[in-house]
Amino acid sequence: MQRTIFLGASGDLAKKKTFPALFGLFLHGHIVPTTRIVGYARTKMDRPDFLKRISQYIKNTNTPKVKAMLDQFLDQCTYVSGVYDQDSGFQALEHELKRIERETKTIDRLFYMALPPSVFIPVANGLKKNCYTPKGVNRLIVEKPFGMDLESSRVLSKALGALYREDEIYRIDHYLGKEMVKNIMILRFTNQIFGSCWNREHISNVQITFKEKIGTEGRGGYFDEFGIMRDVMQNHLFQILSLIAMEAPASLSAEDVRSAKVDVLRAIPPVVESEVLLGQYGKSEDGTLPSYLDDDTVPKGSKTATFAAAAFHIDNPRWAGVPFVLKCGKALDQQKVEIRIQFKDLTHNNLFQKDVAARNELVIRVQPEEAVYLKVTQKLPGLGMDTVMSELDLSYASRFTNLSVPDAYENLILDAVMGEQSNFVRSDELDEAWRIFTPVLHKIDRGQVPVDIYPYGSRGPKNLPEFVARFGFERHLQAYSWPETSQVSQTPAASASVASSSSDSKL
Ligand SMILES: NC(=O)C1=CN([C@@H]2O[C@H](COP(=O)(O)OP(=O)(O)OC[C@H]3O[C@@H](n4cnc5c(N)ncnc54)[C@H](OP(=O)(O)O)[C@@H]3O)[C@@H](O)[C@H]2O)C=CC1
Ligand SMILES: O=C1O[C@H](COP(=O)(O)O)[C@@H](O)[C@H](O)[C@H]1O
Repeated sequence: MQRTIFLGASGDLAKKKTFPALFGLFLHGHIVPTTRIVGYARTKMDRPDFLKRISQYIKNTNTPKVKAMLDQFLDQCTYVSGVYDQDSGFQALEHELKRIERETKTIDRLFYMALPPSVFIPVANGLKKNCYTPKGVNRLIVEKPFGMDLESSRVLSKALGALYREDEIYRIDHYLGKEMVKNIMILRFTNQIFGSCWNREHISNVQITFKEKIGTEGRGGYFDEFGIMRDVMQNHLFQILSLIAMEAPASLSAEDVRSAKVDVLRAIPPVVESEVLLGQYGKSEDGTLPSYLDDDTVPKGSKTATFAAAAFHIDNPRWAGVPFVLKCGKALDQQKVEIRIQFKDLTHNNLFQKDVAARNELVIRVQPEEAVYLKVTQKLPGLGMDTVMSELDLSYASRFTNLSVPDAYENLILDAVMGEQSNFVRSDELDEAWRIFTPVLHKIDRGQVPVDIYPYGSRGPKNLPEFVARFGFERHLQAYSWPETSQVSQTPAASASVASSSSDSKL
């Protein structure tokens, strides 16, 4: 693919994510010198202003070699200004593309719609009418949100489907480009030890958690219309759920992987209101951090949820009776995304009591500091038979030297360039996800689900511990400290369990 065209190139995503990702690909030799990148948006700016804007978030450019590479990369970028709903702008864009094609003798086109959803359809139309090349490959990357509910998502899918073939449409969910999310299939399907216990016989519950420390900070206008369930849970966390829960696909082809994901989604009934907990952040306890409603971009009196927890049930032989609890929130105490698979209690254990042999947990930490660790009970070193909870730990930073984890957008843009669709969302996948969420989202939109206020910087609504306990999640009774190594010498030797000061096993 030789040509990448960014629609919405003046925006936040373009400057913070997509252009830095493109430069990352260029730096590592994944973008060939004949590639040209064309930005398109309504904002009038000259080329130097555009280059300044798209390079401001590109980091680590202080060595002469990287600096020179950045100059070469920027040489390949140009900008066209035009509107989204009239042919004139797209004709100007086409003119620029033709000019480049004469110069580089290349024809394929990758369009990236980094735009608000209100203009997806007019832009897809304008591109098809004016900039679609009949001679080469055309691909269209569509950003989220793909609709507001089942009906609007179908309207969008139908409109796009009338213009582009499914193999030309790349619905991006950037979580599918994250290193640890890409690792899920490998962990599950290459390790006998996990494959054999990945089911209702052994697993009690699965928790998938997304926590951000910051609030909406000026993005409230966009966020308020959607709320956290649409912004994060229905897409990012649900993609993770699908990968954790699906059966092994017949092959690694895009169609087989996505079909396996659709199959598991089909077995999930719609989420019910009584299994949803919502919250909105208020001021921090000390009054220094603002509430959601203090954000000027948020409509006065908004009831939009900035925190949501919900339980999902998968009615199939592998997962019947195992709740999947998804939790996501802004303005919380920590920044982290993790998957926590909690195994069942030991059965028929006449040797050790439950409080000395706590449940195993497999934790896949997506961010920050990628890690996979398995919490296990072992003997506390010393005289006696005391136990301690410890972990079999694969922290990427300590295991891999010169660790360089590519950004999610680097992974996905490269996939789109290569025509690899496995990590993009297929329309039937989207349809199933909306089917599961839409009834409760409509109740939430009508104000029929209560929203608790939680303090900025806290762990979320006060009922959260009770909520997760309802679905079988158990806090470890034994002490556990992460990431510090266990301080064996500080543990009371006579006690079977170390005094509780856990920071890891919290909700
Ligand atoms: N920012 C982020 O971190 C993330 C964003 N996304 C998704 O990516 C897409 C783009 O996001 P982002 O860059 O933040 O969005 P922006 O609000 O920055 O919008 C991108 C560009 O679209 C144009 N635009 C803005 N509002 C309108 C409007 N009402 N009508 C027509 N054009 C408009 C503006 O360009 P101009 O006026 O110059 O034409 C703007 O620079 C969205 O779909 C978003 O959901 C997904 C994940 C993360
Ligand atoms: O899509 C979105 O994701 C970001 C979180 O992405 P991450 O890669 O930083 O984890 C979230 O902040 C934003 O609200 C949402 O629209």
